Amino acid sequence: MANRAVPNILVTGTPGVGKSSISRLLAERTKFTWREVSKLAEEYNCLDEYDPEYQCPFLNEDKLLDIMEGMMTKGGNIVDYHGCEFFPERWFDGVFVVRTNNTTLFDRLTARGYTGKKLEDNVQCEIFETLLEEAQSSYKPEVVMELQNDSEEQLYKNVDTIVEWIERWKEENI
Ligand SMILES: Nc1ncnc2c1ncn2[C@@H]1O[C@H](COP(=O)(O)OP(=O)(O)OP(=O)(O)O)[C@@H](O)[C@H]1O
Repeated sequence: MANRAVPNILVTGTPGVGKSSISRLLAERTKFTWREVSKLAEEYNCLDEYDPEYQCPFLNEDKLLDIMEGMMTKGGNIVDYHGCEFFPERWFDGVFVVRTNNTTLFDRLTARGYTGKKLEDNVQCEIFETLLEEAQSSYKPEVVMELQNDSEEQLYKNVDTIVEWIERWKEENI
């Protein structure tokens, strides 16, 4: 078992499912540190040349992991990223896969200005449950949990669910 008094949490899922919305509210409630991996990658120059197919820069994963390692040791982190297989399994006590109904996700991504291949790829990623499968193949089944996040009501319920999970984790890991 990891040597930390508070857990580390991974919030993952397809772009647009609501990872940031959940992480922001959760950080306010728990005082855990919200680690937006895309922002960390930018801040610490972990982005390599541009990938024309996916219209985003390549992530230098090794460099990012080296930088994040020290942040993770004491626990109390909410890591927010649309990928999960390249993180060390030992970092996380709970992995929350955020899910959104396909049509709702389509509307959210369109509102964000996504079009064409980028829009299609992201909606397909959700339809094919790519991130759920990635989480299930990278972490033990008992730490992977799905959160349905279509409505505002569900958003607050999801935050409550994680807060309750953290409380239980603390009781069980004293
Ligand atoms: N439960 C919800 N109900 C209604 N709207 C939501 C909900 N969750 C998120 N949204 C909205 O959907 C959009 C995408 O949310 P958000 O940025 O949190 O997603 P994300 O998964 O962090 O995306 P990315 O991976 O691209 O950072 C935002 O406009 C947000 O306000």
